[in-house]
Amino acid sequence: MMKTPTQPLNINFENLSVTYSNGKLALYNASSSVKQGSITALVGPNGGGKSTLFKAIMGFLKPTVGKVSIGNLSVSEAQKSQLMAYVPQADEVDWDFPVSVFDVVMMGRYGYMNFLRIPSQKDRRLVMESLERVNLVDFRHRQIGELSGGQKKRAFLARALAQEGKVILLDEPFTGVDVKTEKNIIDLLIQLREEGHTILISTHDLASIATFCGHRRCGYADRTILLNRTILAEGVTEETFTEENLTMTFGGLPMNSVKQIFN
Ligand SMILES: Nc1ncnc2c1ncn2[C@@H]1O[C@H](COP(=O)(O)OP(=O)(O)OP(=O)(O)O)[C@@H](O)[C@H]1O
Repeated sequence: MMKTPTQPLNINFENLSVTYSNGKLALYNASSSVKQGSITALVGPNGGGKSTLFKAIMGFLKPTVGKVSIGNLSVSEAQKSQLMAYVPQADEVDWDFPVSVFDVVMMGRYGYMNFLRIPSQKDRRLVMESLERVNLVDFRHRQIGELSGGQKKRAFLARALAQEGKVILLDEPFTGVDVKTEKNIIDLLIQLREEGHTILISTHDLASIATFCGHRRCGYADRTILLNRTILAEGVTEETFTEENLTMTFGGLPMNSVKQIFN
């Protein structure tokens, strides 16, 4: 039987460690809670373990140590109830695959269909509404590879909306996206927060961090988690997003790029 959520859909993870089969320790002893109705930024350098943490949260990989829950549900229970949606990084997708934008968004409905996968009226309606929300209705017949970087992100965001997932993880949604699209995505995320979703966004790009959360205008990310193999700092964005914390997280990179954010 499907277990129903009786607690807020917070993403809780405790003492998570992930060692890959080649012996690489990608994530060490990470614990946190991402609250329902908030936007949390997961910020750290390339290779810092953001995607690994996402995959552990989504249940795509089993942590070596530690556990994840979504409110009172296990990850697999939350997955079965279609509560979890994932917007992947561009390089995780086969863009040559012969599917249209409409088809990709319809995949968000597969979990609700039987094995014949015949879409109902409701499935079609939700797909069209999701395409409208990301402004891609006119592109719905395009092959997915024939979209710009920003349009591709929006297509996968529409898939997440069509799925009606309450917990949404976005892996690097601003990479390769122009400023206008970035703003559109942010506006949509703010609406989703108001609708009570749990939103976790990863980014490694200091320039994009500066636009979405410069020192003096911590825009929309309520909370920030700084990750470099382990959680180095976390909390309310204004307090966490300090020069000292960023230098610690991005240590090894030219610190000019960190300094620029604060000037
Ligand atoms: N399947 C794998 N097998 C072995 N090592 C891996 C695997 N996937 C990732 N790694 C390694 O684990 C570390 C963390 O990688 P991960 O992809 O989680 O980082 P990230 O913060 O998401 O980086 P990016 O911003 O580049 O996406 C890296 O050193 C990476 O090379």
